[in-house]
Amino acid sequence: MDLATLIEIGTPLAGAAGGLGYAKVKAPGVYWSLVGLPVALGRFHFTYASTMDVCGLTVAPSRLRAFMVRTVARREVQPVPPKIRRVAGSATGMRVRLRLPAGLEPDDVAAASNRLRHAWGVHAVHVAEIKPGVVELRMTGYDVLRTVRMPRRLPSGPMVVPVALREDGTAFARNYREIPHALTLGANQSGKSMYQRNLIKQLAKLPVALVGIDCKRGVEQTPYAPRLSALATDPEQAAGLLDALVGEMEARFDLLKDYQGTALSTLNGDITSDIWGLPMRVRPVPIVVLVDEVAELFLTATRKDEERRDRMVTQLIRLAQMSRAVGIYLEICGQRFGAELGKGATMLRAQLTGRVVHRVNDKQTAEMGLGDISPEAMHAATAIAADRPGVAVAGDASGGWTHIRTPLTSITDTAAVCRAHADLVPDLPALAPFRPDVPEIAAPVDVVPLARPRPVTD
Ligand SMILES: Nc1ncnc2c1ncn2[C@@H]1O[C@H](COP(=O)(O)OP(=O)(O)OP(=O)(O)O)[C@@H](O)[C@H]1O
Repeated sequence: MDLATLIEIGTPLAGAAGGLGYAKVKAPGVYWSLVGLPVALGRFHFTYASTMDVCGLTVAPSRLRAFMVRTVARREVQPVPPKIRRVAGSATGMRVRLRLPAGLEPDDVAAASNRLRHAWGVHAVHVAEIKPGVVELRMTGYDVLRTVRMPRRLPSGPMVVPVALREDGTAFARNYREIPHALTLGANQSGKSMYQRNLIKQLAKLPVALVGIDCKRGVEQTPYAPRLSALATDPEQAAGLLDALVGEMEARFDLLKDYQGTALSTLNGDITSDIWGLPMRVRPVPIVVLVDEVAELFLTATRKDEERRDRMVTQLIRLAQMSRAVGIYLEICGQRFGAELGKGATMLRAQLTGRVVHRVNDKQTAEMGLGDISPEAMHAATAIAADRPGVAVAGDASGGWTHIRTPLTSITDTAAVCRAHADLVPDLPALAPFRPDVPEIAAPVDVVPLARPRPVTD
């Protein structure tokens, strides 16, 4: 750490007793760990019972308890706050697990979260239900989305890809087996490509096939060509690629049917209706299809274009409806996704369960992405500031939503990861005609000096 940073940290340290005002600190994580966390822990422990009481998070004691307190302990009977199960500090905040007494529910605690944040002087308090009767207060000491640093412990599993940071300091991951298809929306310069870049960077390391559809002539996805099994850079190619994907999906269903037949006739092996139940040796590799700017795919100028567009929408709808079982997942990105894109567009949108909406310019776009999730989520998406690219509202069909922000990742870094994992590109004959050309990396050229050096003694 350089001297300037130490001074930046040291100055507010000197006045720490005055409060946790560290909006101007360069390294908020370090400041929080050194000052914020001990102060907040102290405040929490000393004021817990009274804070919960004034925030309306206590219940009257049971009659037995009231009797014992009055007669045995000879104390005044106090209302009962939730029992503290665990308190843990972290580099971004503090976590407190509470056992709720009868009469309180997680929504009561969530409704009081703003009051709790002010009482304990933390940046935010988020409430997560761990199991019935147990909630976790996830407090962040500072705005963790200002400079995104992914937590050290990341969610993992087959087809689980950590892609951004949630506002409560935990990692936001795309879990393709839980939410197979997703839609990412956002205005110009809102951070959609950064989101896809982070996804590709993580997916590139997994044993999956990556398929790109980038009708902006491939400017976003061509750098990742070494790791792509297929790439379409105009609507004509995209139409062919979608047909090939539907063919691949049908072949995989045939494979599943054959395996079911064998399992039924030999009573040897489990009967399964999705590829994850197949033994490793016969299981086809999962395919993630990444569509950048879906509107480009649907643009039409002539009648022939319209026919092609209708066919592509039909193929995408078929994939969205059925391909989950055979391990083909869709990740669609665009500025808008409404009925104006043509017949079938809203039907396709309804199949894309995962929703990530970056800054949008109008309420209608927010509604396209989050309207069927919650009105608050829609409002949150329209309120994202223009100077915060990469911040988005992520929701899913369960009605839950949260603010997220992707880590700043360069195309160069992502392309390097793709090159390093080029050996993971699986053999998929159906997609072979769409395999992008991978440019050879030229060896560094020796620079020939224009002027011949001459000895000074000449
Ligand atoms: N998470 C982030 N943190 C910091 N800066 C970001 C983040 N995400 C995006 N940006 C910056 O915002 C700008 C726009 O990002 P990006 O290209 O991803 O937006 P976009 O929505 O794809 O834009 P367009 O639709 O115009 O292609 C870029 O300069 C990028 O560096």
